Amino acid sequence: MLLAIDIDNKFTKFGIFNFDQMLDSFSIVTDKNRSIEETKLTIKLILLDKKINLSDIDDIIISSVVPELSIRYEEISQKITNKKPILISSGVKTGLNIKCESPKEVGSDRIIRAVAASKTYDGDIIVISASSITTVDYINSKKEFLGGLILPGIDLFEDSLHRQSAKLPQVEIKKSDKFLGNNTISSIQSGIYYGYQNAVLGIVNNIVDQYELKKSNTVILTTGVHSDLLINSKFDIKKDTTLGLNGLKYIYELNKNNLK
Ligand SMILES: Nc1ncnc2c1ncn2[C@@H]1O[C@H](COP(=O)(O)OP(=O)(O)O)[C@@H](O)[C@H]1O
Ligand SMILES: CC(C)(COP(=O)(O)O)[C@@H](O)C(=O)NCCC(=O)O
Repeated sequence: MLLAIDIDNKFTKFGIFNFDQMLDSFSIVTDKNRSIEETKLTIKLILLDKKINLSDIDDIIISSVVPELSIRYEEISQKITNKKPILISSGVKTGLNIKCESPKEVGSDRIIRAVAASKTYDGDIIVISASSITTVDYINSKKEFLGGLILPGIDLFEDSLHRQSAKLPQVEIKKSDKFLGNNTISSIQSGIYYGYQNAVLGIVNNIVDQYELKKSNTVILTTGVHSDLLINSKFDIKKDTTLGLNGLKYIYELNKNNLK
């Protein structure tokens, strides 16, 4: 079996694949303070709960945007499979042409999502990751990753208001029914919800306009905890929470023969 690990800033996602099928997935909070043994035990216990033994794992592939954790997870992988894992880095084949000034600088989480998206869909693709840090990337019909935008997620909007003011409380992030708030809490909730949604959908709109994308030939995908806040009648946005893990699976297929 293959264990795919997607280490992002807030959550680390795991997917267990048996050939092409994802058998199960789970996530843990990304925590730089956890030791190697603790992390390995956590993975072992969660897998056992899913009736999977660590010894069933033959190969591991990792994407990490947290450099301190890459080394630790490489070590954990070596302990589990007795071989080096595939770590998404510049020498790894992705099947995607990354048209950026310095391709190795692009977050591997953005790459794996783009790989899954372009493997699943033809035409022009916009991939949104609606996490604490939000990214919007554009992949054209020639499978070229043309770059994207990085902006604060809705929880950073919310947190910055609270931190930078004396009187603004922390609020629950949720869809607002009313546009104009009539008290402090509902005003903040409306501000961050409509502000975030308009920012992201505005960016999508700008990409569509600038690259003259046709609706019939364009797929817009979203992943990440805040995806539901973006579902709106203006665009047909498809939610796909498995993009990152599936991207890792595709990249594994392209690179598995190079495993030592
Ligand atoms: N409290 C939690 N503990 C563990 N996993 C969570 C929790 N909340 C959400 N997740 C998982 O994390 C995924 C979302 O992560 P994402 O928004 O991509 O985060 P990141 O900021 O790390 O990119 C969710 O789809 C869910 O599976
Ligand atoms: C933009 C990101 C912080 C998003 O991280 P995430 O929210 O998925 O944890 C990550 O992709 C990253 O560290 N990128 C490096 C810079 C770049 O992509 O150009």
